[in-house]
Amino acid sequence: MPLSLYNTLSRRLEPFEPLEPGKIRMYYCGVTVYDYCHVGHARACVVWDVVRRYLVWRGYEVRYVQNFTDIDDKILKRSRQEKSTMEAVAERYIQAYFEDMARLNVKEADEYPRATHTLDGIKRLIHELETRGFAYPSAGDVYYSVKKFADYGKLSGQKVDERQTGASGRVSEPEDAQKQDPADFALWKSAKPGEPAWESPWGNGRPGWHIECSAMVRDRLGETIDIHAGGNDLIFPHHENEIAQSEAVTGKPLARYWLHNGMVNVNGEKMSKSLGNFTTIRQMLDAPNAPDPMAVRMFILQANYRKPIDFTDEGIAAAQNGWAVLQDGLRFGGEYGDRLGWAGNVAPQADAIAHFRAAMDDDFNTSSALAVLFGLAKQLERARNLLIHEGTAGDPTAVLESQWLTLVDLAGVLGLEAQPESQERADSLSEAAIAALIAERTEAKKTKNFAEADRIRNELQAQGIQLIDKPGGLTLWHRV
Ligand SMILES: Nc1ncnc2c1ncn2[C@@H]1O[C@H](COP(=O)(O)OP(=O)(O)OP(=O)(O)O)[C@@H](O)[C@H]1O
Ligand SMILES: [Zn+2]
Repeated sequence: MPLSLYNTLSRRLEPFEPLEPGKIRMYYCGVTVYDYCHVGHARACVVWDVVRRYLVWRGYEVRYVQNFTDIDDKILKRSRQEKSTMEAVAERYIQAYFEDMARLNVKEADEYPRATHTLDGIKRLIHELETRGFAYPSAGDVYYSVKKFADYGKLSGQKVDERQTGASGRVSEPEDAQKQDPADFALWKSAKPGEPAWESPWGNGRPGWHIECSAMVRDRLGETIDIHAGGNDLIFPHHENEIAQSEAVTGKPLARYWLHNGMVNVNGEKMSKSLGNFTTIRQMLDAPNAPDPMAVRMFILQANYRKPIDFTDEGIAAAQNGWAVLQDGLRFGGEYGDRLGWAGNVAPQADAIAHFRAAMDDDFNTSSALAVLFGLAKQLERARNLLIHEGTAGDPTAVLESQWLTLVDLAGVLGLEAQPESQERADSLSEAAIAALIAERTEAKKTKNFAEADRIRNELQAQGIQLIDKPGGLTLWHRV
């Protein structure tokens, strides 16, 4: 069975075939660096990280490039507010990006081009567009003439006259007067006094946003790439404009597969820096009762990557519970492997691998892939309970070893890794505290105060302690 992907360009599922057998060139439109990354960015970065990890696991050699937009009106505005420079603002948030994504276990890209490092490529591309009649200079700016590109709208399905000028929020009003057509967009903008500027044949200025990605893709990956990824908020106009710029020059498709992640919404609206309705990754992970970063990955991967998800505390809490189950499964080998005499020479679980692969081959169905992981973790959980309560694991030890190894391997494809338990136990309930609460509960039951007994059971449950009532009034417990 081939891997099939939903291609925004064709609006259908397509079997995936890279241009060059065994090799994949992939580009993801990264962040504009004027603030900390929010949960929406976490989603986009985790989704494409998983896609990349899966493609590598499936045997492809993947070259993954992600840009930083470090020239932009919004960065400039922030630097003015801070009486700083565009460069300093960008540098700070690029650094923060790396810190936040490392916490979420997002693998680093092979390359991180920046607009400020791509000026030669950008100017070359604008020059070629001009030579071919797709671009025109106007009072120090250069614009792309949308009407000249017959295929304009093929990705988004939007026709030129439906286009709303300024839909990206990046085209300012005064520019309109300089355009031949309101649908045209800026490739180069002249600098106003005091603004950062680069020399060019059209005068001192800075590149527009869309042209940087066309230039970076061409410089780093070539004229046609396999996968171009980004959030679906970028389909129009950003990706439409990238196609118009690149394909007008090369005459070749810019990307064979256009993949788009759905948005993280807040009350039905896109979480976004410019709307100000965002929770940063660090606010979320540093809050009291913060979720485990792996639970945040689970929150993201439980949804279909193309659908919107609402960011709610309940959603994160549910993911935290799910993660607790997987985490226990992932820790099983460290806790019991020696005791069970594991020798490290078992074959993985072929069935589980086949199911996982079928799920991921179906347009990266990560929620079905997680179900395979839960299946394995549940079996290990059963074995753990038997070990705790009966002193024997039930299944043959080689089966458990194989389940555990498979679980660790497949979880790794989703970027889910468990820390050793010792790091966490420090701040969880001590055994003495648990024993004291169980004694209180036993007392409450004796006096028929069942409400109090239930309250204690729930309190322990909330702290990850499961009680098991045995005949004769004995209560056992284990951590879930
Ligand atoms: N809420 C979101 N959910 C999922 N992906 C998002 C979300 N917001 C942005 N992205 C994706 O993250 C990447 C970087 O986006 P960008 O830096 O433009 O963030 P932004 O919050 O939309 O900023 P701005 O509001 O300034 O446009 C893009 O691929 C974009 O599609
Ligand atoms: Zn882009």
